Amino acid sequence: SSDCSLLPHSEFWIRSNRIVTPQGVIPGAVKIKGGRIASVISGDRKSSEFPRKHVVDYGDAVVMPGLVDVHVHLDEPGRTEWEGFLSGTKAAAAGGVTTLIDMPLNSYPSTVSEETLRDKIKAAEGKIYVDVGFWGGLVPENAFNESALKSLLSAGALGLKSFMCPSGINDFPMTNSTHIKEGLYTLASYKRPLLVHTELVIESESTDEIKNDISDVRSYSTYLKARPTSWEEAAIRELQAALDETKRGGLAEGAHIHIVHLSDAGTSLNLIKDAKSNGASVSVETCPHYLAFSAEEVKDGDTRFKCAPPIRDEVNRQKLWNALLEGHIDMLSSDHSPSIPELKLPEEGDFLRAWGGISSLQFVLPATWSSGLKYGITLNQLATWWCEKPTKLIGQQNKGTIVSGNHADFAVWDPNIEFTIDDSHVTFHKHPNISAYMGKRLSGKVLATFVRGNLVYSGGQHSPKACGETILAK
Ligand SMILES: NC(=O)N[C@H]1NC(=O)NC1=O
Ligand SMILES: [Zn+2]
Ligand SMILES: [Zn+2]
Repeated sequence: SSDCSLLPHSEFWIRSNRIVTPQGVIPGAVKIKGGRIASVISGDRKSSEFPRKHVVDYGDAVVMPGLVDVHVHLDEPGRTEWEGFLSGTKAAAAGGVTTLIDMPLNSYPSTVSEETLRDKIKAAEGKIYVDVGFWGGLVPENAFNESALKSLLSAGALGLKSFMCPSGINDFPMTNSTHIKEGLYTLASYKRPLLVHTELVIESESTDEIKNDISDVRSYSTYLKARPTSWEEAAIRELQAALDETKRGGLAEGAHIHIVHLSDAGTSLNLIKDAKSNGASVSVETCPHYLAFSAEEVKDGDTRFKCAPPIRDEVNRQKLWNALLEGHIDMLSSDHSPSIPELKLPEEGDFLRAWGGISSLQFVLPATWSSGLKYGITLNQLATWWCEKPTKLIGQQNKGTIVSGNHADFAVWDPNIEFTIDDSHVTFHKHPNISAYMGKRLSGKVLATFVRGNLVYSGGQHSPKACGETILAK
């Protein structure tokens, strides 16, 4: 329906001097027909060479593949006061994100069965401005129930996600390595990934110390001590062992592990590098908040910055950037993990008890760009981390690059426009005041977003109707 788009045409051209294609950034035009890219032509053509009413000329603005965010908590059904499909996908569209994959936890119920996946799909109906896929959950309750896992995957879950530490949500319990091995066997036969939150709780002197001394709960260094890098390290070692064991049995050929939100650029990263160079099927993401912020800048009591694993020191932040630039970290994701403001305990500022999670969905493109400028990142690198690699992870063929035949999903943005995220900034996700990005000055403004040829966002407005589609694995 025409209400799906702010443009009246279904066949038209987009022109720009900076189109990000796999062959590089080119001046040219993209022809869109029936929601797909019909052709990409390079060359410095003027708008006047096209029938005027059918060309949208973005001049020097960047036309990039729409971002594919593989790690988002939209919290619907069950916790729409935290976020929800409507506000969450409006924010995604306003941020140039054209595809997002919803996590199985923080909604109620969690997505851990065929039935709960169907609830999700139903809840999303008519409320999504961008395309939305779903990860299922691997939890102790379903890990040994092969037929339950199979029906969850057959119903379209793109893969499974599990936690090696408490998730913060009681109805999404953690898995041990036996559960993980069981999950890997089933996933391997579907050729779908297991996503893992890699922190393993190690009771140590420092945790005892913190338990005995809770006077300093407002200090960020207390939180850092409570969740040391050794937790990430231990989890990755255990995961590696589980993967090796399934491989030895020959039962999980084709199993793939994706490590979510790596924060430690030290030993944990080295373990991943080693595993990769030994041929393990492993990928890893980090998030803009680990690249944009460092522990040193977190003020006492400012729990907006609390997330797990924690944002670590400035040296670590720079090492994460290097790992990304060198290709050791494969991709980026938001880990948009909102809550109601009260759970952030803004009055107490208690880092140990506050909700762990950072809201960022609308800001990931400018956040990555602004922070990456000092490292000389290119538009093609952005497209690799935010579009191409995530599309591979979710097993989709028709997204992630500006190539004929693919979905016409684009983020149109101006890298030079600066803005401050403050009360006057229009933020579409709920509770923007608890985002760590509040007050931050960023460059890179999203001007327009297309999803399958529909102009779903332009200049602050959304299309009248929410016409995003659900993405189900086949
Ligand atoms: N439950 C949940 O969303 N937890 C997320 N929040 C966070 O900061 N890290 C997570 O894994
Ligand atoms: Zn996590
Ligand atoms: Zn998460």
